[in-house]
Amino acid sequence: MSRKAIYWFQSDLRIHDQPVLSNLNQSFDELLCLYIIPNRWLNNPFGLDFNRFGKYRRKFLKETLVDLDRSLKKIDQKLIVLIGNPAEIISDIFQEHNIDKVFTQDQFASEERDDINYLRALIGDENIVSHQSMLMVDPESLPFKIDSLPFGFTSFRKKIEDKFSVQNSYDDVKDLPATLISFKDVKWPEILVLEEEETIIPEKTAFPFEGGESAALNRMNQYIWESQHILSYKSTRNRLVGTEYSSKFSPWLANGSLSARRVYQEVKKFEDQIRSNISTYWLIFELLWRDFFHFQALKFGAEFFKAEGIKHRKKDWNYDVDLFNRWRTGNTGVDFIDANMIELKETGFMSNRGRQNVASWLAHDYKIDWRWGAYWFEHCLIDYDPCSNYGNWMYVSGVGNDSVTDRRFNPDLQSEKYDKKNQFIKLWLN
Ligand SMILES: Cc1cc2nc3c(=O)[nH]c(=O)nc-3n(C[C@H](O)[C@H](O)[C@H](O)COP(=O)(O)OP(=O)(O)OC[C@H]3O[C@@H](n4cnc5c(N)ncnc54)[C@H](O)[C@@H]3O)c2cc1C
Repeated sequence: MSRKAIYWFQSDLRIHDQPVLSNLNQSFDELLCLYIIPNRWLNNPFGLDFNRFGKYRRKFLKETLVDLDRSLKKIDQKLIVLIGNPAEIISDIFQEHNIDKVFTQDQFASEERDDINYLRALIGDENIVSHQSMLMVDPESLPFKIDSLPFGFTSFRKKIEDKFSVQNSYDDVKDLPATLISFKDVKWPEILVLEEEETIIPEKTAFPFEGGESAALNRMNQYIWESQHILSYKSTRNRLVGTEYSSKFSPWLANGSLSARRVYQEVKKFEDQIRSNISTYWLIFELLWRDFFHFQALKFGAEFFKAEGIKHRKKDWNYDVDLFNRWRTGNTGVDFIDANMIELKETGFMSNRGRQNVASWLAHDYKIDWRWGAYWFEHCLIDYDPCSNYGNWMYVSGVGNDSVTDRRFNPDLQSEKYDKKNQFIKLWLN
């Protein structure tokens, strides 16, 4: 009898560094490569007038899926994209097509973990196998259990820095089992059909982002090997204008078209072959922040998304929609905040310096529930990732991992320091 499997792609939209996918050929005859857009992305949890899946995210995801499908076709497979409740869709296919096993990626945020747990309940724990391919450092390799994860980043880093090892990243998948015949002609969901005006991004964007593994690997190659801008990363990373002030890896890391382990491996190779300095170290340091927020999300589950945050700190949040809309449309009257918010609205990206400032403004000056801001970011950001987004928002808003109680950024001082000649403000406010 033919052995059948489903590979459920989540935030691993690539064919490099796919340890499980690479080996399916040995045990299965037929395979369904599946990606499901969760229908909750179209919901509106706070009753505001936008959903969780804005146009830039849709554009970037579509480009990513097209690129993945192209790569799969080269090895006689294809990507099926559906929309709905992931666990229910997979369970229906599982029953109807007598599937033997479902493979997928481990998740760290509570909603995504709930999807996997629900699927386990529907089809049986023994029929689903998940693996870690999202982070640089495996949670199992930490020198402590997730329950004992240090609360602050510095103590986390000090505990692991000299001890962690990173698994070698796998080469591209070479062979896969044949496509499940009955899925050959399934159309992709309407939500991925974009209107022309939805796809226009101004030339002044911080980076001409294009979704997909091919563009991701090109950018990594260019930033590390060709331009070697990685060598000045630490001194440029707080800037606001241009393609090279930071790596711009985040959108690809967020949907997994770039593997964090591959970035680590590439930086180490560069350090061995060319040079190692504080900047090459600092890029890995930032990837540790990314892992840190994922581990925190795993530890705290749904608390990560509550107003009191993981600090369990009750604050008297404001829910003034007009004030919130001023912030979100770039109409606060504070140039540095508005320029950043307009950049986000028009491109789906914002620098880290900008994000810290606008988050601080919403939470500390307008005193609006930080989750509204995180939710607007979720709608807009092409690098949206639940753990990094909600984790950073909590941090800035005084309900997360920051040891300082309320760290307010002064936008005037910040713009004097990071935008001395008003280059950034002029770029986005003119
Ligand atoms: C309020 C707020 C919300 C954010 N939301 C997101 C989000 O949804 N998705 C996201 O990927 N990042 C988020 N960040 C973190 C950070 O702003 C972006 O990762 C970074 O700006 C992306 O640009 P880059 O790839 O050029 O970063 P670089 O400076 O080149 O850093 C390299 C990589 O390290 C990781 N990284 C860097 N800083 C952080 C950080 N503070 N937290 C977690 N990872 C980090 C990212 O994967 C990034 O691609 C947020 C930060 C703030 C303050």
